[in-house]
Order: sequence, then C-alpha cells, then structure tokens
Amino acid sequence: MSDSKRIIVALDYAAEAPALALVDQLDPGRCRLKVGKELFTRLGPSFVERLQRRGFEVFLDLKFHDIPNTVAAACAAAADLGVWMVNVHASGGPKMMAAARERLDRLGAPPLLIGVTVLTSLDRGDLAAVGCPGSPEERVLALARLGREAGLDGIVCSPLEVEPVQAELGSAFLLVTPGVRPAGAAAGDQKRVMTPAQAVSAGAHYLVIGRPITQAPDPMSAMLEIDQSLRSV
Ligand SMILES: O=c1ccn([C@@H]2O[C@H](COP(=O)(O)O)[C@@H](O)[C@H]2O)c(=O)[nH]1
Repeated sequence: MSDSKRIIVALDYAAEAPALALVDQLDPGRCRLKVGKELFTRLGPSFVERLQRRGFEVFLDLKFHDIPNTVAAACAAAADLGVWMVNVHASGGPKMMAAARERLDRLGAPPLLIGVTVLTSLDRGDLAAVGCPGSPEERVLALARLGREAGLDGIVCSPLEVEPVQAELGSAFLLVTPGVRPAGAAAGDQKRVMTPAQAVSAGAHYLVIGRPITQAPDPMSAMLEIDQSLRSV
C-alpha cells in the first residue's frame, strides 16, 4: 500500500492539555489522529478543527449506531467538520449503512466511510453473551460483506481477521485495525491483538494505536519505535 501514514494515534485523553502535549510532538506527515468518544464529548468539534488546522487528518471515531436517518445526518455533520474518516456500526444494518453512503455521496469530497464490525475487546464468549453464536471471524466476515454491499470504503476489525477478509473481499477494501500491541505491551481490555508489524504484514491498511503510545513513559519514542518497526515490513 502506498500510504506511508499507516499509524492513527488514538487521542484517548480526559483533557485537552495532555492531548495537545502529545500532538505538539507529532508530525502530520507521519501519522494521523483519532478523536473518539471521550475527547469529543469533552472538547467538541472545535478540538477537531484545531487538530486539522495543525495539518492533521482526523478519524472521527464516534461509531454512529442509530436509525438510518439519524446516522446519515450525523455522517453529514462529520463531513462538514472536514474529517478524513468517519465510522458507523455495521450491525446497524444495510439500510443504515446505505443511508450514510448516500448522504456522503452528495458531497464533493466526503470522508472515508468505515463500518465497525466486532469490537476488538470481544471474543467468542462475549459474542455468545449477547446472543451472537460463532467466532469473531465469522461475524466480522458477515458484517464486512454487508458493509461492502452498502458501499462502505472499508471496515474496522482486529488484525486477526485481515487475511480472511482480504481473501474474500480483496485488498482495495480498507481495513482499519485497533487491537495492536507491540511485543510485551499490556493488552488491557483488548482481546484480539497482533503486533504492529504482524498487522501490516497481514495486510492492514491503517493501525489504530492508543495506550501503547499515549501511556508510554516517552510517548514520542514509543511512536517512533512502532513507526520504525513498520518500515522493514
Ligand atoms: O473494535 C474497536 C474499535 C475501536 N477501538 C478504538 O481504538 C482505540 C484503541 O486504543 P488502545 O489504547 O490502543 O487499545 C480506542 O480508542 C478504541 O476506542 C478499538 O479499540 N476496538
């Protein structure tokens, strides 16, 4: 893949100051940023605009999951913010995903539209607990098919599902993978993980990485080490 900015740093912070302390050290030519529910709820759209003014492309990770009309309108609002990528829960269904696609297609330069499949914090037992029998891989594949049919640009899945999804849907369908942990790093609440180099060699297009960078004693060194590990893949 030609995009050299594979790392998307998840800015999961409780306040603006520590987030900006990291952002100040990052190079928008080397990585992208993800703003999720915590920071967006605290700081709102103006923080996203601030990051964009500094030259960063932003993945707005709000995982919209609602009726089609509401999700389509929320995606349009994200597009108005100028974000690079936005996402919806694929389990919201084909009509919801198609409504988001149709709304974004009315725009000149829409953000990438990505479907969240099975959260990387879930394993087979967790899926069974919410009434979904089968393996995470089977469910990811089923949701990936629905997402592609609805015209999504790609999906969020764990690195473990990258090869089977690409084998069926090809390499142009974007695969965005959280659940990335450098060797020896704490998995925390993530259950389906691989190292950054393993994820990229499996075929992941973008790696979402939070705590291994943001909670490292020296976040910038952690980021550069991960970046370096990808250059030899
Ligand atoms: O399935 C998913 C979907 C989204 N995420 C988000 O990615 C980051 C991962 O952070 P780490 O600290 O590297 O675990 C986080 O913002 C999640 O909300 C995910 O982990 N899994």
